[in-house]
Amino acid sequence: MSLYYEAAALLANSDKTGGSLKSRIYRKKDLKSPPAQIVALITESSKWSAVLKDVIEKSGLLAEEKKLTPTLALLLTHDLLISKRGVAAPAGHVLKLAINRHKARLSAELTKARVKAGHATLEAFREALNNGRGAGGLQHPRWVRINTLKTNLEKELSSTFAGYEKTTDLRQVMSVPPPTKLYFLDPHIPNLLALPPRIDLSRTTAYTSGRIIFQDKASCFPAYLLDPKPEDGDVVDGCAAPGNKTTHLAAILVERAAQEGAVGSHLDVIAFERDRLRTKTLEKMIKLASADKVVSIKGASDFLNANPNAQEFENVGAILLDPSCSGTGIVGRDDALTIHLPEMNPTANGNTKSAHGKKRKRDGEEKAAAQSSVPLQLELDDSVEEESPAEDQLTERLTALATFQLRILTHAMKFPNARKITYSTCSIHFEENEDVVFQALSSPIAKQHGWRILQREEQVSGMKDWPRRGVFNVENSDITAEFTPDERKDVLEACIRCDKATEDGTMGFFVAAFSRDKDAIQKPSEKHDSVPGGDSDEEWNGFSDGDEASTRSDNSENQESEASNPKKKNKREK
Ligand SMILES: C[S@@+](CC[C@H](N)C(=O)[O-])C[C@H]1O[C@@H](n2cnc3c(N)ncnc32)[C@H](O)[C@@H]1O
Repeated sequence: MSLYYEAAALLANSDKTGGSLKSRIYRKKDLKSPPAQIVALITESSKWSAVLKDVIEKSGLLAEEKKLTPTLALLLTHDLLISKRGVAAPAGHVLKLAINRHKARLSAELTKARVKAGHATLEAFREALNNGRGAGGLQHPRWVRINTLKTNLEKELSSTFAGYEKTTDLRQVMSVPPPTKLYFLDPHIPNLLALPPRIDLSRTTAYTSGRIIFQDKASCFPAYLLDPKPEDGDVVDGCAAPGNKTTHLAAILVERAAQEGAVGSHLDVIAFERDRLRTKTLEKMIKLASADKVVSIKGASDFLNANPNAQEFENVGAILLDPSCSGTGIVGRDDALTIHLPEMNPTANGNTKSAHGKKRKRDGEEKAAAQSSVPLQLELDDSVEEESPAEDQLTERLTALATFQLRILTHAMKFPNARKITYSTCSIHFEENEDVVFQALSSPIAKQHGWRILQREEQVSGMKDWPRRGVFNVENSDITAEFTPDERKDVLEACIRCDKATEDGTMGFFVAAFSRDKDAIQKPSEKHDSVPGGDSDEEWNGFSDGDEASTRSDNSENQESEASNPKKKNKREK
């Protein structure tokens, strides 16, 4: 099988295997082509795909070459016209012959596209694509967290980042052309650097050995805001994979123990991950970051099934919750790929129906081709932590997600000795963010267990200083009556937001912390010693009109329904 067939099969994911593109490639043991060559072919082709889609469609290539699928056409055209080494196949190879037959036409179409885009040479076109800029001429920076479990900032600045110049202006990092070596030391989160986006660190030993971790600034907020200390007891990460926040929690705890002279004291981060495949990634990341001495993984385990009153959790003092969300805060990243595939039957040239009007069958790619106007979205690395947005059914999905998020948050509030919780999402929606916070605070569980919001002035420095705070959407909340205007203002001031595509260089993100005072903690005699489902708390599923607040056993946010949260249903009908 040639490089092109292998790359196309991986893109089609015909094995239906999960995980990022890189993990699928490196896991596949029967590949004939070097994995690095496949990764390079796919990532480079993806950069050019919006241009080449048009070139291929206008050339009529797919109508004439029945051996070519849209994916093969894209990969081959890339190597034929863009790659300096040309098509990587022997002269008589069927694919090489097929693509070479169209070289003149394809080259002419590429020239037209280049001239139309205003570039004098192919090199200039290449450079412009490599430097793709976002709104306002600013690009999203590459955020790098120094993993203090393995190294420290000084060591990395003098090794991995030797030769990099320091700047105190984040905008500079976001606007310099590559390969400018510049770093910005973040003022809000310790041990965090921003670098120009196109600097490729993925092959450095620092990255491959886990000394540095690619983690967006906003994604560092939850662990830092939780501020775990050895004296808090065990820390739970309820939704852990791929583990960026888990390793951050572990790093903060170990650092704190060292500062307090508590080296050698028992530290435990208990990481739950419901998904079996993502558990594998989590295990890998924890090991790579050397967090395995501190983190114990509850793999393929649903946090909602953890009995808060079980003995193994009696020492849990802090909980980080970063549940599945709509992912609407995610920005285009170096570690995510968008591939525009040419259409089989573009209406423009009218000649792309099969010569004999027959339905063409190409390696099961018909479906992909039929939908090829929708770009293919792929995660390149396992370090990608969030889930893809599902724009099409957003309203329904938001309702289901918010119900699940409220449920998981109120579940965390039942851990008898917990005193701190952070709740975060990479969503920009009020429904998944402030509204969940307001509902959680108003829940019987929060009231019964004495939970309150962690006020802005109580937050760790950095988080207290962060200017973007919660927003309120009257249209989308029924909560107004529950809070006085002052209370509402305080809660919003306590909520932290990050906006995407701003000069902050963050993705869209939300985090809030909850706290409760020592005297609000239940004494052992007051504890319920039941399993989940046997506790009166368990019936709470958010505000309801008094009916159908059912106890579910599936624990899946996708299966949460309006029936279990009539408030949301009513809201939509307004
Ligand atoms: C947004 S991601 C977490 C990202 C992670 N905190 C990080 O920073 O790397 C949400 C994860 O929670 C997992 N998850 C969702 N619901 C869960 C549950 N009830 N129990 C345990 N894990 C859950 C999902 O499978 C997914 O891996």
